[in-house]
Amino acid sequence: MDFMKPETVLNLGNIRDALVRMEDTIVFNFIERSQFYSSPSVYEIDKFEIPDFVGGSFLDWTMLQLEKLQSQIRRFEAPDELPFFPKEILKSFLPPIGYPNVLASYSTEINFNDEIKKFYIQDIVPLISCGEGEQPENLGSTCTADIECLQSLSRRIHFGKFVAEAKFQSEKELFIKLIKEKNVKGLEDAITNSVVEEKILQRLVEKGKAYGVDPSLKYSQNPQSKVNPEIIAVIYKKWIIPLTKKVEIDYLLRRLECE
Ligand SMILES: O=C(O)C(=O)C[C@]1(C(=O)O)C=C[C@@H](O)C=C1
Repeated sequence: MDFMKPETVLNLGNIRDALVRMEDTIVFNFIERSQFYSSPSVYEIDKFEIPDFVGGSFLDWTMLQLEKLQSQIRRFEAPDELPFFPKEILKSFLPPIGYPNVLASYSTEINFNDEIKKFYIQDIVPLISCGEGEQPENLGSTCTADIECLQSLSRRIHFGKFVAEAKFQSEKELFIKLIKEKNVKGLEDAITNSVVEEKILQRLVEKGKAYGVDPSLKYSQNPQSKVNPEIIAVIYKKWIIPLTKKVEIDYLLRRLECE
């Protein structure tokens, strides 16, 4: 899909292809993170004395520095990128790109990054790290791997806005009715496609098996997956897909503000 060409962005087939492609990024990022221990000191608030920074973790500080840099090279101008620190990002010295608007004007206000960070630290890190405990020499590498995971999760989950807009456009009458009724359950049913979800989960197990092993050992007796493929599917089933749907529903509930 090409964000300069709105007609390619709101095509549900293109959106789903992009979501499939993002699975690869997420699986590889989990595999990268799985080299390291859980490293709780990365996430502990005020664990380190950081100049001019209180009330956050080492991960928060690193993410903030990175977002300040990335905002200056226009990362967050892209309609599919959303910062974890929206109030602190900087203006770019580069000329604005001027992407055409395909989403409703309030779309950047729908930001689940705090929630994503919370479930990532609480639930995902224990599932994908190679063991429990600290590894002080790898503090920076662990945190860098975390940021890659978080940014890819954020992009995937907030892609729900494009899915929602595409679905709204293709079945306006139904969605306008449900939105007017504030019918959250009806909206959830309307956006759910269980066949697509099931396919995603099956594909993830295959991807986890294929990407997580040394290919030269693939046909030997006991290739070790770096991240348990079933766990990747569980993470999608329990957190990634439900949060994507939450983004879709929140986006749709406000959609008539712009009609
Ligand atoms: O592909 C869709 O139609 C989506 O809404 C995306 C998604 C997902 O998160 O992958 C979410 C809800 C649907 O049940 C199926 C898949």
